[in-house]
Amino acid sequence: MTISSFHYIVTQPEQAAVACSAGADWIQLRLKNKPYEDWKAIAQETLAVCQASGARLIINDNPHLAGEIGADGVHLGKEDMPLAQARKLVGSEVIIGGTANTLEDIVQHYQSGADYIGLGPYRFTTTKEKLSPILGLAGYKGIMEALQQQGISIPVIAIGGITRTDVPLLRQVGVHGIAVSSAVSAAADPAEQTRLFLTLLYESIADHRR
Ligand SMILES: Cc1ncc(COP(=O)(O)OP(=O)(O)O)c(N)n1
Ligand SMILES: Cc1ncsc1CCOP(=O)(O)O
Ligand SMILES: [Mg+2]
Repeated sequence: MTISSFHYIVTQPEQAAVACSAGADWIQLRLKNKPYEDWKAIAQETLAVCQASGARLIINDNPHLAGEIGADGVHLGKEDMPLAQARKLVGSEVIIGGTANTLEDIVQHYQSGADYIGLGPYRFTTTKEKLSPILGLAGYKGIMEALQQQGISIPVIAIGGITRTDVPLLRQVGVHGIAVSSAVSAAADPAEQTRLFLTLLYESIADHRR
């Protein structure tokens, strides 16, 4: 399966609708502290939005919910179900992403059958509490080089305070793509921001192949 280079993290189906209409093809629903039934209703609505435009929906934190509503995948961090256990639960067809802050985290997720890695944080952000140590560009560069040396090939998605100006440099050090929340959700025109991110990513991917 192809992992998108642009992951947009939302809390509401309306945000997904705007981004999908602007061309986004990968939405992650990230909700905290919601009763399961409320979470499920929002997830189902978001899934309908995604399916209407052919976008994938990834559910943050909860493999049971992803399986129950038939989402495309689940994203798991250190405080969520271990990736190998989630793989047994959801099967081989459901996409699983794993959070990493170090090379060791990536190797472990890779060996447990992750489909992609969310590596971060790139810089400080208020979107997430209890951030792991900030990696900065140098952190990504070192980890991407080490992965290449070890012959490990897995799509790495950079996350944490990412803005448009970061995209070319992150692509240059070898990340597959980026995940953003506030850069789009807090923008005056989220649809336009989405289009600008997508254009930048497509340009940098074309440059990479040249
Ligand atoms: C693409 C992507 N990468 C990392 C994360 C962070 O997941 P996690 O560490 O479980 O933290 P929360 O998002 O659950 O607060 C992510 N969601 N997506
Ligand atoms: C979920 C998550 N994990 C590490 S940073 C982060 C938040 C990303 O959101 P933003 O793009 O607004 O910084
Ligand atoms: Mg989590």
